[in-house]
Amino acid sequence: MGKPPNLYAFQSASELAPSLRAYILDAQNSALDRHQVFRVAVSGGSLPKTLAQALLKETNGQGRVQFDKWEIFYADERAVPLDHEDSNHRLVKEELLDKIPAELGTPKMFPIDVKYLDDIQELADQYEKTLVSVFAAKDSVRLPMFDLLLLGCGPDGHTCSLFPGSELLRETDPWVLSISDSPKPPPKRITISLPVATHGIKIAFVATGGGKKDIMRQIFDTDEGRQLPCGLVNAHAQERVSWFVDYPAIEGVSSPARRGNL
Ligand SMILES: O=C(O)[C@H](O)[C@@H](O)[C@H](O)[C@H](O)COP(=O)(O)O
Repeated sequence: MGKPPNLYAFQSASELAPSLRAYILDAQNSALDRHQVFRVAVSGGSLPKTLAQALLKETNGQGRVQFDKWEIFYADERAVPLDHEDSNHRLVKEELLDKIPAELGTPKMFPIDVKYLDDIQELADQYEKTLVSVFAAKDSVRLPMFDLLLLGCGPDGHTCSLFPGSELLRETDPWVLSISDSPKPPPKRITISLPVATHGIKIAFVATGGGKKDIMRQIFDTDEGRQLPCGLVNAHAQERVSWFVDYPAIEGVSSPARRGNL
């Protein structure tokens, strides 16, 4: 048995940001040592804003965010145009990309190909092809290995667009899945599969606010919660997972959390 996921708790989202930054820089620097590129998958929700707080501030001697070496993929995306209000790409662009100072460089972005918006399975297949083109052929690597996945946790325990009880959670072959009846709107989405989500070198969840306290307690303290999508990521990836949370989100969680610094 491996070690359990890391749980780092902070007074507030803004106090969490410097530690999230240190964690991301560490992941970036080891990825650059390994293969001169930093491959990251991100979700939507409140995460892009928190990332901006963590990454766009002064460096404080913690090292430089080398955005020109970043390749950013979407852990999940909604089947809408890239400038649509529901688009995760739009959110990441507005909250983070558009605010990156020129001297930090520009990440290479991998948005969905909107040519295929009318055919959700094709949209997923095409995104998988994008991953294949970056991570090598599917028959040579079993799964794409992101250097870092940055994920959110929904109030129902969903992550990416993998929802509780969904049959997609059992899919082991496709890297990217389509969903046309998401319980949370919009209904049509694509998402990386659970095996891809848990194969990352590092996986971070960011969950803040009192609205998360019930689901956090379930995920960390109950057997049912461990079967929820976020709980399954914890179970499969163990110590490769780190949770960055604020105190309101873990009120009532009995699993030990490290308060403050990494
Ligand atoms: O498409 C989605 O449903 C979101 O991208 C989702 O995966 C998000 O990450 C969580 O719902 C957490 O959202 P918050 O961070 O806003 O609570």
